[in-house]
Amino acid sequence: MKALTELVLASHNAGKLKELQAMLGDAVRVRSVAEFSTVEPEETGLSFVENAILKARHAARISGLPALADDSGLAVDALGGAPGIYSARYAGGLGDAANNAKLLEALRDVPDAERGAQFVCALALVRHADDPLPILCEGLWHGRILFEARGAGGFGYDPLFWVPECDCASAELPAAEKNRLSHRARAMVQLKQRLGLA
Ligand SMILES: O=c1nc[nH]c2c1ncn2[C@H]1C[C@H](O)[C@@H](COP(=O)(O)OP(=O)(O)OP(=O)(O)O)O1
Ligand SMILES: [Mg+2]
Repeated sequence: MKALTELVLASHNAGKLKELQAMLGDAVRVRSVAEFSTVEPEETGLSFVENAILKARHAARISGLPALADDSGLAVDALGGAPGIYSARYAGGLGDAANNAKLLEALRDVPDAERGAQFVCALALVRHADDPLPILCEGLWHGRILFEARGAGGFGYDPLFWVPECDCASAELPAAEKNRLSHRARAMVQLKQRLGLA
């Protein structure tokens, strides 16, 4: 594929945008989808990959540029993989604090050994809105759900996600450390390889 010099990041999540930008470095010029529209596409897919493709196509369509989207979420073992693709909407679209409170309540009686979970990230890059061959990369990050929030970094479910390899919550990690270990980091390593940016 033609060398990529500029792309639109198809996300309205400030935390995610910051991480994706840091991981991409200055190899490509990054534009925000908010420059073109504040209307978010409905995430109607049944998988992370489908939603990532849908968001990337939407951004490519309104910007006329190649677009990279991230669809991600938290899959909790004791909840059969919920909230999964519905992570952002888990508490009815009321935001991170409400989502975290609902998750703690759902797991109130679940013992530590059964609180396994994974963050999932699907990245989709389309060269144009109707690209028949999107570049797709996925990453997982295994951890556990804490009994109470810890740390002030990151975003979303980070204060509830225990990272065994660091012995701390994801929200307690320095940004650079999270960006080295996370589901998003793992997907991004693959994407950069595919794009010849690594
Ligand atoms: O590293 C993470 N640390 C903590 N929480 C995270 C992470 N990665 C995803 N998450 C959570 C946040 C949100 O509840 C859902 C993503 O939902 P997702 O639809 O992909 O993103 P979003 O609606 O916030 O922004 P957008 O769709 O515009 O990219 O998973
Ligand atoms: Mg979303």
